[in-house]
Amino acid sequence: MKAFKILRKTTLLRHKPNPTTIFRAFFSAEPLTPEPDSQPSNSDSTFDSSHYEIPISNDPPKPTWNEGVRNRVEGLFGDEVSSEAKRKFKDEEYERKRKALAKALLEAALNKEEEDDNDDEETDGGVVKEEDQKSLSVGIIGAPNAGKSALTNYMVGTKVAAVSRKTNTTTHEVVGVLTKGDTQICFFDTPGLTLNYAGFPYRDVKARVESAWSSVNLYEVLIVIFDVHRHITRPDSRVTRLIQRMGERSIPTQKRVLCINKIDLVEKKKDLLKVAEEFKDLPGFERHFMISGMKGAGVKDLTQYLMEQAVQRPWEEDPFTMTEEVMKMISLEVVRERLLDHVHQEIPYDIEHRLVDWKELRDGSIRIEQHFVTNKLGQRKILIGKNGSKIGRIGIEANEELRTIFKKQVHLILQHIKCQRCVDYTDLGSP
Ligand SMILES: Nc1nc2c(ncn2[C@@H]2O[C@H](COP(=O)(O)OP(=O)(O)OP(=O)(O)O)[C@@H](O)[C@H]2O)c(=O)[nH]1
Repeated sequence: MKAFKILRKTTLLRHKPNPTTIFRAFFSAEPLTPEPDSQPSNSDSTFDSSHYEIPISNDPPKPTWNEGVRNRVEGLFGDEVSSEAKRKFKDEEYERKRKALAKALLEAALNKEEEDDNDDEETDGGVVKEEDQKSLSVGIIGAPNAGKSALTNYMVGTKVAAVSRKTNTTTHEVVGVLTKGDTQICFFDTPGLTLNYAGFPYRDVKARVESAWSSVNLYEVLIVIFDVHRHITRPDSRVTRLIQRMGERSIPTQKRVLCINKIDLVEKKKDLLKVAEEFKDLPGFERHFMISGMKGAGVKDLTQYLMEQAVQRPWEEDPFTMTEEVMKMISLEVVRERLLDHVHQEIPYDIEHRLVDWKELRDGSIRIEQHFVTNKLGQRKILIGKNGSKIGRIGIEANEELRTIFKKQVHLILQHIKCQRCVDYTDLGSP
């Protein structure tokens, strides 16, 4: 308990968080008033969702990939699309956008089914007496890209950490809170961990790895997760050593489980059995779970197991409520996730990302304005894309996802802002 309290102090995300702290920690930025050099809203460097007729539907996404959902995708690019949208997203761009949205809607639809199952168990926090409350602290540990954030996101049900195709995107510990019935589980997502410090030239990475190791034993349950597809196709001896080290001996104060992740990527199921066989004799692991943290396969069993481990103890966090500050944070997370998805170079790490305006409008919709500040002309070009196609793509996908999460109409504006002091821009006199 004491250890858990110490641990909490090191985490960033809490209930009723101070927005300034969160935004600084996540994006080195805080809400600002728009800068005087802002681009006009009709420029290529701006995405404004009001330029696109994204159909409004009050119906929740359907539980399967059925005709209704397909119609929504079709509607987005059908006859009702404005001429500007058509111009921007024609040809190849149009096709890719259609597919990306279809995938997003499919995932939203599938996720909904899982949520529906659990609706009756969710709590508003006011009904469970303190003496009846149960709690559990869970750490998730694994190599970079193993899928720690995706699993945390799936279990907690909101965006708590940016998930991307890059490694080491989790630069801090993030807590996600899952409260169901009388039980609350707090998740701690450790940074990418390696057994070998060699190859990490930067001090901060080394410090991060050391901090991850030192916190490992503080959790009541430790999830050791690895990418089974990678293990089958390109095994990494460091990952094998991590699993073996964690499974060598059981410790009385902590239960450890092995999560064989990304099973959706493995075509031959007998390959999965071979991997399970490989690690089956490690005494430190109480259970093995085959999961897809992203798609959700096996996650229900894992969640059930965790619920059963909870101990009688008052909750540490208020149950999750969608406060405005949480919504603001989610809006930044969702846009950042899309940025990382679509800009595959090192660029996203150099781009400053700010929430500059948030308004709940009279019609119940939310207007969200965010700015990207780039240092170099090259970064600007990549971020914006041809005729604004890239920033538009990021914007449309983020807008759609935010609307699904908030269950409200969202008017998202993404704008590129040039860095005032940057030599690259000054020399070329570029916008
Ligand atoms: N197909 C598939 N992809 C997954 C799954 N879980 C995670 N991914 C993908 O794997 C990549 C890495 O996932 P993350 O959750 O960011 O991994 P992480 O372990 O938190 O990574 P670091 O932050 O670098 O430590 C992302 O592109 C995810 O979409 C899964 O179950 N199936």
